[in-house]
Amino acid sequence: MVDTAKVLEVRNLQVNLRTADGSVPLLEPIHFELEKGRVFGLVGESGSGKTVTCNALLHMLDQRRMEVTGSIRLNGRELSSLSNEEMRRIRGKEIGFIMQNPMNAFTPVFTIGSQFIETLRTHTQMTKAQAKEQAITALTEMNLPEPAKLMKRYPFQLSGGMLQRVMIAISMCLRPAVVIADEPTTALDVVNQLKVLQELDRLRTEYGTAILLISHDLGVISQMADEVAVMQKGRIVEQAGVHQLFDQPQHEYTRMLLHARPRMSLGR
Ligand SMILES: Nc1ncnc2c1ncn2[C@@H]1O[C@H](COP(=O)(O)OP(=O)(O)OP(=O)(O)O)[C@@H](O)[C@H]1O
Repeated sequence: MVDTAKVLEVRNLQVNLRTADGSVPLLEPIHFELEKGRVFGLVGESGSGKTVTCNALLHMLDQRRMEVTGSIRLNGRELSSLSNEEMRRIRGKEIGFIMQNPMNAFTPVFTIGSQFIETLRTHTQMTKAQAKEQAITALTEMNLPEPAKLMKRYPFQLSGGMLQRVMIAISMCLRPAVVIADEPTTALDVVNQLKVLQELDRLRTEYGTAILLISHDLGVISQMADEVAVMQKGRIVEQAGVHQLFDQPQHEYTRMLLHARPRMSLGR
């Protein structure tokens, strides 16, 4: 049976952009919860605030330009007041992430292998040899060809989709309580989309990871998510269990999104 403990509780999360003419709201106060072993889907048109939400949760917004307020509790621990250094220890190990622009998550001047091994060693007691072995195993599981060679490559030598799969492989090794996946399949072909979704599902079922899944693909959301929130202009306009949301959408914007979905996407 799934333990439905709350892993991440987000309350009144709000983001304002500071401009010369004053403050512009990018995210109105939003609230949601992630539960152990469950997938929470976030949908909405481009520019609705999904990526800003992820980056606010991860403390990855530019603090000089963005003001973030509200409460983010990870297993009961308040994250919003943590220093950047403290958050660095939490990112990766306790909250894994797969970015929409994965190039930003890697340092360009170090190889994939050295960054993978360094990440594992920062968060665990592994020796270098153990970390290398784990990294190669995880890359193999992610369907990445010639993992040993891939470890010697630099981020710019990999496609966005490959880098996303490297990020999932890191999460497979560190088994964080929460994984934030921002459009994890957008850059992938159909075969690798399926592989990535299967691996995310494995994180959830095998390790009880709670997943925040952002996708514009309602087929992916309907297959993966337990609960779904619909965002429009920086607000959550509707939130419901996946079946209810797809079968009985309440908000006009949700109905419009469902109506607009391409017939080719995986239907329910
Ligand atoms: N660094 C930034 N500086 C200024 N405005 C920003 C910045 N990042 C995002 N925004 C603005 O915040 C709003 C929400 O953007 P966000 O990237 O979160 O949308 P999204 O829902 O993730 O869209 P997409 O599906 O295209 O990624 C947009 O109006 C965007 O222009």
